Amino acid sequence: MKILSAKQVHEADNFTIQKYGITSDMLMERAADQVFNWIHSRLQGNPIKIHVFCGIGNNGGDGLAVARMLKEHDYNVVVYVVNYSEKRSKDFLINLDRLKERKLWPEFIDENLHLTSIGKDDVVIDAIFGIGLNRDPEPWVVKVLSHINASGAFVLSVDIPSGLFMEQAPSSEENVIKADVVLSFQTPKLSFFLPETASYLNHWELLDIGLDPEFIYNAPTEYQYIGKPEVAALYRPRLKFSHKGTYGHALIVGGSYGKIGAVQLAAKATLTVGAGLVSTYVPACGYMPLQTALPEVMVITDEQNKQISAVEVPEKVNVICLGMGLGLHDDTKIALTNFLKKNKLPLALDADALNLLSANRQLLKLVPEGSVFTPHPKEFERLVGTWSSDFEKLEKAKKFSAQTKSVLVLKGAHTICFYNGVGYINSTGNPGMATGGSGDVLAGMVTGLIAQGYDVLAASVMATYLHGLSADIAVTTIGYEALTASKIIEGIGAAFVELFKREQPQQQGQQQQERAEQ
Ligand SMILES: NC(=O)C1=CN([C@@H]2O[C@H](COP(=O)(O)OP(=O)(O)OC[C@H]3O[C@@H](n4cnc5c(N)ncnc54)[C@H](O)[C@@H]3O)[C@@H](O)[C@H]2O)[C@H](O)CC1
Ligand SMILES: [K+]
Repeated sequence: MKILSAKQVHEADNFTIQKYGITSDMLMERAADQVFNWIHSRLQGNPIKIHVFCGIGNNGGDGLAVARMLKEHDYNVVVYVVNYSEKRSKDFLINLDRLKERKLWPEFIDENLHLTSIGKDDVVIDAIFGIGLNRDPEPWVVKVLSHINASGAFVLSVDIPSGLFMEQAPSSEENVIKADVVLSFQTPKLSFFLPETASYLNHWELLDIGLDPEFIYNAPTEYQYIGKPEVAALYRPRLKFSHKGTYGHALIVGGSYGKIGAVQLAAKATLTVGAGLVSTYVPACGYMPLQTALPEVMVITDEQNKQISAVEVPEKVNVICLGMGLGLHDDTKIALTNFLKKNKLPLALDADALNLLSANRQLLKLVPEGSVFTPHPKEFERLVGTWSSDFEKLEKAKKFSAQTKSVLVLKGAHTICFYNGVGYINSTGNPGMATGGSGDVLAGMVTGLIAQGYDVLAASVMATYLHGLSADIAVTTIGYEALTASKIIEGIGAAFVELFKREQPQQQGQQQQERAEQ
C-alpha cells in the first residue's frame, strides 16, 4: 500500500472530485460518515460525553460533520472550535452552517482560553489539525492540546493526531495530541511508523473514503506499507520437476568461539525458507556443534580454532551471508579483506561484518552492487554516523542504499527495506522479537530467498514480512516473553501457509448471513 505525501493526498482529492463529478464537501461528508459509523458501532448510543475539538481547516470540517451526525443520533456532544486562524476553509464553513442549522452551537476557543473540564471517562474527538499542519502550533493552542492530553479521556484523532507532521518530527512533545486511536483516511501516514512519532498514537485504522485507485496506483511514492497482498504477489511457486539444485546453494560465513549458535540459527533459517543447499564456513570449534545440530547443513572449517582467518567458497554457491557471531579479531578482518577483493557473488551482510566494514570503510567499496545490508540501528549508526531525528535517519538510509546500490534492511519495530529511492515499511512483528538471535534468523531468511532466485529486494521484503509474521503467529500461543529466535524459525512454515490462507467458506457464509440480517 502506498504512503502518500500531504501534497499527493490533496492531488488525489482534486483528481477524485473531477473524475467522479463530486464536490469537496461530499468527500468530507464521506470521510465524516466513516468516522461516525466507527464510533456509533462501538458506542451504540451510550450517553457518554463526547467533546469534539475542531480546527478551522478541513480536519476541523470533518470534526464538525461528525459532531452533526452524532447529534442527529442523540449523542451527548459538545463542540469547540479552536480558532487559530481567520482563514477558515470553505468546507469548514459549510459544515459550521449545517451544525448551527441543527441548533448545535460550538464554543469558540481563542487566546483568552476558557477551557471546559474534560472528565477521564469522556471521549474526545480530535479534529484540530490534519495533514495541513505546516508549522508548530502557537503556545495557546499547545495549551489546548495539553488540556486534552492531561484529561485522561479516550482520544480519537481524525486522520492524524493534531500537531503531528506527516514527514517531520515535532519540535516538542507537548505540541502533539496523544491519541488512543487514529482513524486515518485512505492511506497511512509515514509518521505512524517511526519510533519518535509513532509514540503519539496507540493504534491506527484506515478508512476508505473512495479516493481514485487509479490515481493512487500511478502516484510515484517514496514509501510503501508492505502487507499480505504485496508479499503474496512476490511468491515464486516451487516447480513440480525441480530438484535441490533449482533452489540454489547458500554459504553462511560466521561464528567465533562461543558464538557458533549464531551461524546455526542463520543456516537453519536459510534452509527453512527453502534454499536447496546450505553450507557454513566456521572456525574449527564450530564443526561438532553444527554437524550435530543441523544434519542437512554442510560444514567447512577454518584452520584456526576460535575465529576464521580465511573464507573458502564451495563450488556453485550463488549467495553468501556473512557476519553473525564473526567477532572482530585481526585474523577475521584479514579474512574479510581478502575475501572481498576477489568475491563477485551477492552478499547478505550482518552483525560483525557490518562492524568490520564500519571500522575499515575502504572495504565498503568492495561490496558488490545488489547486496543486502541488515543493520540494527546501532550498527547503522556505526556505518553512517548519528542522526538528529528519525526522518534524518531515513534520508541517511536512502543515501546509503543509493551509494552502495544495495538493499538496506534497517531493522526496528517497523523494519524498512530501502532500494532505488523507495522505503518498504514492514507491517508484521512484535516486541517478543527483541531477543538474541532474531537478527541472525532474518539474515538467514534473506539469504535463503536470494539463493532460490528471488531478486535482492523481493528477498529482503519477503523475508522481513515472514520473519515478523512467524513471530506474530507464535505469540498467539506462547506470549511475547517466551519467543526465541529458534521459535521464529519453527514458525516460518506456518507463516508461508498464512500468506495464502483465504477466509473459511463457513465464515464467509456467516458474514453474508450477518449482513443480510442487518
Ligand atoms: N483525502 C483526504 O484524506 C481528505 C481529507 N480531509 C481532511 O482534510 C484534512 C486536511 O485539511 P487542510 O485544510 O488541508 O488542513 P488542516 O485541517 O490540517 O488545516 C490546517 C490549516 O491551518 C493552517 N495551519 C497549518 N499549521 C498551522 C499552525 N501551526 N497554526 C495555525 N494554522 C496552521 C494551514 O494553512 C491550513 O489552512 C485532512 O487531514 C482530513 O482530515 C477531507 O475532509 C476529505 C478528504
Ligand atoms: K486531527
